[in-house]
Amino acid sequence: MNKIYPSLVAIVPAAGVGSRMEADRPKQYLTLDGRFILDVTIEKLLSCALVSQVIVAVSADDPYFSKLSMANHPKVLRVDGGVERADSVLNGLNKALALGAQWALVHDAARPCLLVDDIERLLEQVAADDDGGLLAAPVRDTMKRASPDGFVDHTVNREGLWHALTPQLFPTKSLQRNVAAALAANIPVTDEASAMEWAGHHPKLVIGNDTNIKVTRPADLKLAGFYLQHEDNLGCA
Ligand SMILES: Nc1ccn([C@@H]2O[C@H](COP(=O)(O)OP(=O)(O)OP(=O)(O)O)[C@@H](O)[C@H]2O)c(=O)n1
Ligand SMILES: C[C@](O)(CO)[C@H](O)COP(=O)(O)O
Repeated sequence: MNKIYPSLVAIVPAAGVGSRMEADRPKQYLTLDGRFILDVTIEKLLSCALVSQVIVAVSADDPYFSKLSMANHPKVLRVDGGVERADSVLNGLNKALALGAQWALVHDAARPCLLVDDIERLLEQVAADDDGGLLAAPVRDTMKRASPDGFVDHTVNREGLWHALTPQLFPTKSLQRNVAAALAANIPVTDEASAMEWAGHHPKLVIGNDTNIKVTRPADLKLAGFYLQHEDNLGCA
């Protein structure tokens, strides 16, 4: 039993339709080197010894989940997804609370290139801080704010700007309470940290590898495949 994270579960929102991917199925069920993306992601999370269960939120009518090689893994549990990502995460959090999990590690199904080193860095650097934390990567490009007609309105100061990645790590009870309250207040919650920030917390930013991309658009699939094939010598956070 780990003293810092005595009970840690992973929650994988995997109930999206992947519309930006323009594929014939939800992107979490596309394959990389012959393996479903969702299988790869679940396996990455289970390779962290501290993760006791992986709660996967999939659409209630998802016809693909049962085809996963990880579908019947003893540590994998299925819950129904929701309309938005935050709804899916909240269903996972409710299950995590029912299991008595004190900590929740929320990770997008669509991020199969996650490195175990990054999970361990997040766990070490958050070190059970109640404000939690998230993997993130500093912005490296000049950032522009667009005008409604598609021209540059102004340049945004990129000092201190980070890309939020996943996993994001928070105390289960606090995260469940704040996600539920934010949704009830119609606050846009596109990641777990934004619900915690809304409640006044200041999650820790933990640097993560740029290779931890979210497969979102068609070109991302080949890139994810490249990263997975070379991950033994690509991790360089
Ligand atoms: N109602 C939803 C919407 C999204 N997700 C999950 O949240 C993650 C990140 O969301 P995103 O990349 O936006 O996935 P989709 O919503 O499927 O993509 P799109 O916006 O292109 O439709 C994905 O693993 C997706 O499966 C979810 O569990 N439930
Ligand atoms: C959670 C996330 O991956 C952090 O960057 C992102 O917010 C997901 O957004 P999406 O629009 O649901 O892809």
